[in-house]
Amino acid sequence: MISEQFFNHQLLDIVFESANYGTVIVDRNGKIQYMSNQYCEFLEVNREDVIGEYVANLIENTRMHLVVQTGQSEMADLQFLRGSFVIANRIPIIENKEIIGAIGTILFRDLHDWKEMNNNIKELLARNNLYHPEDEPTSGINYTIHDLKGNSNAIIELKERIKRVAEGDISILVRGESGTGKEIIAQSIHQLSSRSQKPFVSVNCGAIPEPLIESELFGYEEGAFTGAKKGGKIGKFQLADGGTLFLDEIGDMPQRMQVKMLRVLQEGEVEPVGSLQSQKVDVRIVAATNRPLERMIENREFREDLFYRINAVQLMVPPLRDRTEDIPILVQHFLEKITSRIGKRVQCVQEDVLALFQRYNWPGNIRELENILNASVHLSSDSLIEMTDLPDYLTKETRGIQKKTLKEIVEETEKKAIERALKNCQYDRNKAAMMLGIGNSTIYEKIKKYQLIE
Ligand SMILES: Nc1ncnc2c1ncn2[C@@H]1O[C@H](COP(=O)(O)OP(=O)(O)OP(=O)(O)O)[C@@H](O)[C@H]1O
Repeated sequence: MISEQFFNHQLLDIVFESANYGTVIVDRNGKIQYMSNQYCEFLEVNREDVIGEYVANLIENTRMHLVVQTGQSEMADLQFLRGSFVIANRIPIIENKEIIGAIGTILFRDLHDWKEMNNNIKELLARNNLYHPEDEPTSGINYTIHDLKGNSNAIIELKERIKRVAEGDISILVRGESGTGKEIIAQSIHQLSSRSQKPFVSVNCGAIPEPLIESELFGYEEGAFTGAKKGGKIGKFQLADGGTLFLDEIGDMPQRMQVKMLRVLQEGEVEPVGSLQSQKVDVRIVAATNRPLERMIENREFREDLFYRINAVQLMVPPLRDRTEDIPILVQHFLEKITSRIGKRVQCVQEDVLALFQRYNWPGNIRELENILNASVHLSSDSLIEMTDLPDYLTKETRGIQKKTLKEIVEETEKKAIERALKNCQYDRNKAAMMLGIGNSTIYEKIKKYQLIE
């Protein structure tokens, strides 16, 4: 336990608020015990809310929870936080040879200085050929466990399980319907692991045409086949070396590739197409699927040996319809996200809308909820969302049985939002695009697709 004097926040405030630092102190379990006002302001969080919070839930790309385990100081580390770099120091607090916590500081002066410093750092790195914006942000991740919203028991337990299994190198299979947050979970696992400073590389196994999948995953040598790029191409496995490889839609991986994948996972070596030499790689695998892999094994569509290799730990993400108690929090979260993006003040949904949300089946899960709110915010003329702002299918469907596919539902919502925006902007396409927060070329494409203007 950290001794009493550490909890004298007043004293700590006097020391830390005069410096151009954000300061955070955690106990040996990585739970926040102190956070300076400046740090709270920077993160836009309430000071009272952060005490006791697991640090990795609150601060993107932090390593404080790891420092209390390793006992190793980390000085002048570049941390990607809130869209830019800060300089972070993390020092373990040791009492009687025991790690009892850690103190972390991030350096900034005011927002302007800090932005300037951040640009200088990026420039310096770029000059030394070390910084590639395309590899940003944060080694390929844009979500942390903090982004997984919900207060249902299912989500609280899931988050606890994620924290427990993230640290090791064990393979994890994330299962759940489409739109339930499997990608957020994969990124959270990476961010909480000791690989967090290394790349997170994502591959959608269902989206790559079969003939290309091998070269995408393992890379190829120059001249490996007609059309091969000069100098060859580095594969996703090599890109993820030291980090995490996220194999999304693993159930869609062609059978021929499943054999090769198993070999790579067993041997820790990949052979680029056209190369005779194999390369050692150290990657942690997180896979995701919404397909019934066990049934696919019975039907010989998925290899049993690969299943056991990727399935050391399984995380099940329940569909939204089974955790409707999460809906109010999710609604609030998305409303804040959407309104801060488009600058419109829509603060809540009417009670009957919330009741309808609780009854609905949510085939597209949280992605569908986000899409509906997005369209409704655009349509609403008030500071709250009413039944008339909702897509027609939703009000009809909650009375009957879900008949439309998710694609049809999303298209219907999108068409309605564009129609309304065009009308509000006297059919000025560019203005309507701006209002909807989409590019000009996108709106032209959509107008054509939905035949909205003669
Ligand atoms: N618990 C959650 N809290 C906040 N946002 C969420 C949550 N779950 C999902 N989302 C949001 O829903 C959308 C879909 O999430 P994500 O892509 O992770 O789902 P998925 O399960 O990987 O879907 P798919 O199987 O179709 O790839 C994203 O915009 C994500 O931010």
